[in-house]
Amino acid sequence: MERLITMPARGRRRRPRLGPVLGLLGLLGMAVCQAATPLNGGWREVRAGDTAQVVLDDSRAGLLRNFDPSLLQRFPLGGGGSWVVIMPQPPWSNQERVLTIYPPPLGTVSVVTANGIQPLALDDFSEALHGHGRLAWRVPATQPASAPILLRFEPSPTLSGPVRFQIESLSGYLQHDASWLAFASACFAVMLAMVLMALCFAVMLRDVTYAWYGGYILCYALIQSIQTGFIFHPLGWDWFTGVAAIAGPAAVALSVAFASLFMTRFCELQHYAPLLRVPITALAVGMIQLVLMRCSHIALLVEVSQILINPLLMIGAMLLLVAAIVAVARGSRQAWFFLIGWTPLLLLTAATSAQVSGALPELDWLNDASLAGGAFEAIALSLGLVDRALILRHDRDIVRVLADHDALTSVLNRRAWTERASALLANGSPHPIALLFLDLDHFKLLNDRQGHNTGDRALVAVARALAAELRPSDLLGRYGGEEFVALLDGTEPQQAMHVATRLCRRVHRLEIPASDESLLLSVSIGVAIRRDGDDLESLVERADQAMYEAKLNGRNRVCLREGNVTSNVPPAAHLHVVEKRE
Ligand SMILES: Nc1nc2c(ncn2[C@@H]2O[C@H](COP(=O)(O)OP(=O)(O)OP(=O)(O)O)[C@@H](O)[C@H]2O)c(=O)[nH]1
Repeated sequence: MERLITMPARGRRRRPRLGPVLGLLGLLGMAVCQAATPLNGGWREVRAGDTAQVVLDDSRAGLLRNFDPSLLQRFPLGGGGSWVVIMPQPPWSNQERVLTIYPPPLGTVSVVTANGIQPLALDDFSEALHGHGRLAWRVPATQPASAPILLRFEPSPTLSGPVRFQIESLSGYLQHDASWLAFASACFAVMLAMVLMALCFAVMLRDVTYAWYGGYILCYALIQSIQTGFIFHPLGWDWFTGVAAIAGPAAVALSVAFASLFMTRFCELQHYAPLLRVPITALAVGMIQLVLMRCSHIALLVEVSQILINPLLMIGAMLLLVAAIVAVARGSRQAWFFLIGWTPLLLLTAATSAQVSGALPELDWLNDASLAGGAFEAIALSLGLVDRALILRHDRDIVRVLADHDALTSVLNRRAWTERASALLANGSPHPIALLFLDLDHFKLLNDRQGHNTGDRALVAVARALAAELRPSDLLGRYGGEEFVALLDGTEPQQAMHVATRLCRRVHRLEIPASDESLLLSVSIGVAIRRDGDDLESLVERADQAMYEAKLNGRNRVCLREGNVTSNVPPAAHLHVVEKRE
């Protein structure tokens, strides 16, 4: 964005205005190039016995310090404050004009005219025209366009920031004002939306990380709303007038405290930078204490808090930056999000601090950029929180899989199988359900002869074979050492015997490589069909008894237990009989 600004002695020139560039600044695209009156300026500190006439005479006599009103300039507010004379330069226009002071100073600026003194302040709620994000004074139509404007920056205990001046046509001013309002409203809307979302998450997920984040962004939004005057115009919170002097510094201190607490948890400093966790927590506690001291109304404590707050702020901001860099270097994914959100704000804070000492007078967009930076950081950290939630969900899914599955064979473990099988039986539908209880034959012998590793490989191979042979809907689990169970929903006894026979054959066909030979395995399977009044325990018990019958009758076979009678299937004589071990 470029704006036509006329420089005093050098005539008009176009000065590039980057504008508040990040993210939401597209809204400012509405601002169009506007012609502003070229200005010259002079200033000096207020002296005892000064009158408006004396200052204007000094100005005409060249006794004031000259400055360029289109660049940022700081005026001392100690003692009696400062006089500033703004001198419009030709070409003069008789249009309706507005003088603006940007960024708005936190104290009062009085406009001294022949008709009296008009104070301009962010928290002024009089009928006069109010600028948004700037102080504005409508130049009376009776005042000649070439007449100098005399301003007095009233004394104030707050640190004065640098300001620039502009005189533009009423229509141009209104256009800029509307653009700024749209831009600022969007930034605040983003920040407050993120705060609301975070607070909801904090309550619903009972995760205090979201609360610290919400507190931090809320404090930052409050700081910006006080500094830009948004809280007074357009919000119109006149009750805040008396509170702002305390609420502002308190919000600054609390924002650092919340940011510290948030980043400690968000970047998992306990894990990635445990040594830095202690000073950062101490910083958070110290900042909260400063707020309490500031609010105590005890002169000494208030003074000490005022002395300490700025150094602590700078130390704290750097500490958080260092901690985030360390966490990034040690592999914290979240610390990246913190760095991306925090660094621009830190740079902006450093640059605006430098402006207080006279540096970077051309960068008049830094204040708006700080507002946009807040919205940008809120979005960056929200994305980080979403990313963190995804990682936690992924970890939880892994833990659930690990908790439900047998570590060796990867089929359901006994607890998870029992839970799911009980749920299946409890749903009460009348269709038949078959339970297969499988026990590998002579497994102890295999272990003893070939070693446990071979035994383990055999168990894995058997589990895979069983899973491949069963339907995905069948519930397969490892019940004990070399025991497996399978619950077959909607399976008649005849079908269950067919499936069990297939499983028997499949296991017997498996070849397990051992040290000196290929092992052949076999399995004995007991089958039980769900009856009225059965629960999982009784069903398992019958299937287990049937499996023992199969063992007793020579192993490597299937037995069906119905009532108290077991259908023992003799080898080679029946369809259900599996081939015998060679
Ligand atoms: N390799 C290995 N062996 C296991 C595991 N869990 C249990 N076992 C072994 O499985 C064997 C089971 O032996 P038994 O209960 O006597 O049964 P068996 O030798 O198969 O004899 P029958 O069941 O009567 O045919 C024991 O030696 C256990 O140590 C395991 O995870 N890995």
